[in-house]
Amino acid sequence: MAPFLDHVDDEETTSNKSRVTVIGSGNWGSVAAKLIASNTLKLPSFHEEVKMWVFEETLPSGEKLSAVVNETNENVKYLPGIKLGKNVVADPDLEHAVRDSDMLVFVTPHQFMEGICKTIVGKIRKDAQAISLVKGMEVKKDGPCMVSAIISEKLGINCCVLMGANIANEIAEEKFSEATVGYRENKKTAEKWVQLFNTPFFSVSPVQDVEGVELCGTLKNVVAIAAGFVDGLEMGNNTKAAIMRIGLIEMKAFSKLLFGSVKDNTFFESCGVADLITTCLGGRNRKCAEAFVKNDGKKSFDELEAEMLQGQKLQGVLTAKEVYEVLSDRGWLELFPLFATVHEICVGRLPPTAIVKNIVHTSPAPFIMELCSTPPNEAIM
Ligand SMILES: NC(=O)C1=CN([C@@H]2O[C@H](COP(=O)(O)OP(=O)(O)OC[C@H]3O[C@@H](n4cnc5c(N)ncnc54)[C@H](O)[C@@H]3O)[C@@H](O)[C@H]2O)C=CC1
Ligand SMILES: O=C(CO)COP(=O)(O)O
Repeated sequence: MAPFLDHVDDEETTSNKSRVTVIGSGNWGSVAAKLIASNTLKLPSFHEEVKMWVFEETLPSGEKLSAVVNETNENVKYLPGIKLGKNVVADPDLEHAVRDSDMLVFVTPHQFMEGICKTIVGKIRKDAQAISLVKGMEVKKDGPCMVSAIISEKLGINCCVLMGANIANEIAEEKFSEATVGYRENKKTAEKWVQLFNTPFFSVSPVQDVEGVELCGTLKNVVAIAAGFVDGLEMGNNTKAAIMRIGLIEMKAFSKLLFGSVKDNTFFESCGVADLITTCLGGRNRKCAEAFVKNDGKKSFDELEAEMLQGQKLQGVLTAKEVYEVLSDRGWLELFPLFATVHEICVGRLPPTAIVKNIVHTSPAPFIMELCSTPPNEAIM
């Protein structure tokens, strides 16, 4: 059992300190807990213990994952070989894990976020603040809804976002990377999140653009699938660079069409071009898309995910479907050939070679190029 489970707080010394719960314990969730736990030990404004909600599962040994995390201080399934810090306490009970915390860090695959929010409605502190590290969105009847908006609307709390060029395993090994915190109005809250995450090897900057930061993190996963197709077709680096360039243009245009407030500079932050590059080079979406092509489409993405990722989840295939729904609903399919083609290939309606035929030989539409250089607030159609 983790020593912190037995720890009894001295009310006088801890009552004003912020308590943090990490909601999620996958690959990035575990690394996020590790980063945060290294800081709460040093920063007097935070309670040392960091709770981490674990979606409970039984390991092949018959043991429960949360118990093993607490015994070994390691997430043996999603982040093997890395100690999380003794002040990380795994908790399989979601309501219990969030009950006392005023800083909630959401980091699960996006498809589970609605259910998680439903479970904790009315069960969290009224003064809680949230941050979402989740890369993805939902498409509802009245249009797309970012994960930060789901959190804010369902739970009635403010929600910042943290996105960036953050392959989790590299950060776990303390290799340098940057990240971007997107905030809405309250810079002080953003600075508190920056303080909680920032380390000498994890450099975090705040940007007043929640939607821009979140859409960068979400949409780059679709471009990463396209990059993986190019790798599977063995087209080389120049073709992949072309895909990344066109992908970035579509990311920016789509973001600006959805939210007129999105800022151009956000695409030059870690959450923008840097995350696009790292994911297209070394991410799970790229890897599975390459395998999809190498298997001649005979294995579905679900099969490849299960075989290659051992419980970790892809976000790009589902996001491509969600983006496609928005494009077809709004009559924008022809404006975004890369996004549309990725989905068509994923569902088997087009062959992987379409990524080159349909995209690389077709420059982005003049309207899209123009939109990319339109100042914020003038971009809504
Ligand atoms: N892994 C990475 O390098 C990075 C991931 N992200 C983003 O972070 C988010 C979380 O990803 P990871 O931590 O990597 O997770 P993961 O993909 O490594 O693991 C999947 C997680 O989902 C949980 N899960 C499975 N079924 C569930 C259910 N029904 N309800 C709730 N949880 C369930 C599993 O227990 C596990 O914790 C994603 O949006 C991802 O795009 C962002 C930056 C880097
Ligand atoms: O978001 C990521 C890096 O910033 C990780 O991307 P993948 O999910 O493709 O591994």
